[in-house]
Amino acid sequence: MLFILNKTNSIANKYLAELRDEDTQQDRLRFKRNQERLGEILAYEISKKLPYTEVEVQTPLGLANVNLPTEHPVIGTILRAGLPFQQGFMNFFDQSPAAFITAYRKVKRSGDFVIKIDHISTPNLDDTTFILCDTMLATGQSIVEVCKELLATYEIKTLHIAAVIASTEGIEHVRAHLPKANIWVCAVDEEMTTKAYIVPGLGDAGDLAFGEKV
Ligand SMILES: O=P(O)(O)OC[C@H]1O[C@H](OP(=O)(O)OP(=O)(O)O)[C@H](O)[C@@H]1O
Ligand SMILES: O=c1cc[nH]c(=O)[nH]1
Repeated sequence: MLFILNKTNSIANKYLAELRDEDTQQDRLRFKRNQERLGEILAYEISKKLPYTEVEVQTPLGLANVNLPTEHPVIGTILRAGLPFQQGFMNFFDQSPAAFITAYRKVKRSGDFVIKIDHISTPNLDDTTFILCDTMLATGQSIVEVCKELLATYEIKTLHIAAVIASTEGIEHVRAHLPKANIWVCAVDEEMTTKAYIVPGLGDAGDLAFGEKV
């Protein structure tokens, strides 16, 4: 399934507009906080798909029946751009374990690139609901390579992929290689530059949040 947040008008459009705006995005605090807010909103949407069970809660005046999720999804991200977005998920799934993956684009002489995974730090993902969140889903190669690596080791029960901005091509790439994954994005853009940056996108998410890499 593919869920696109901005298909429905909501206050989330404002956070997304500020992320894209070349002036507003210079405020690093707001840039990170807006990603966090969108992470919170997508976490809320994904929470509707978790399994629930009815429990009784003792209030000072009696018993209340509430449906509670029966599990804490594991929240993973790819360093470093995805960190603020992941924080949003962690704010809502406040008891969830987290996974961190270091991956980068290794550019070849031809200009093409391959994804190199340096390090994976994760709890056991067997029989879990795993949410992999990354701010940008451009070619989709980072997400696909990371998921392939994790799926080779763990029997993940349910896989969710979440991004702030995705390209049409990136979504197709994820669908082709991870057909069972549920995809949750805030917006989909049609184009990419020759260096695989999303257009109009928002620019370089990692640099805007954390500063230019040397
Ligand atoms: O879909 P893809 O084409 O694989 O590209 C997406 C990747 O690009 C961004 O990271 P970036 O390369 O900007 O690195 P950074 O997080 O270290 O800044 C983003 O956070 C993804 O990890
Ligand atoms: O548009 C893009 C693509 C990859 N990484 C980014 O930060 N932005």
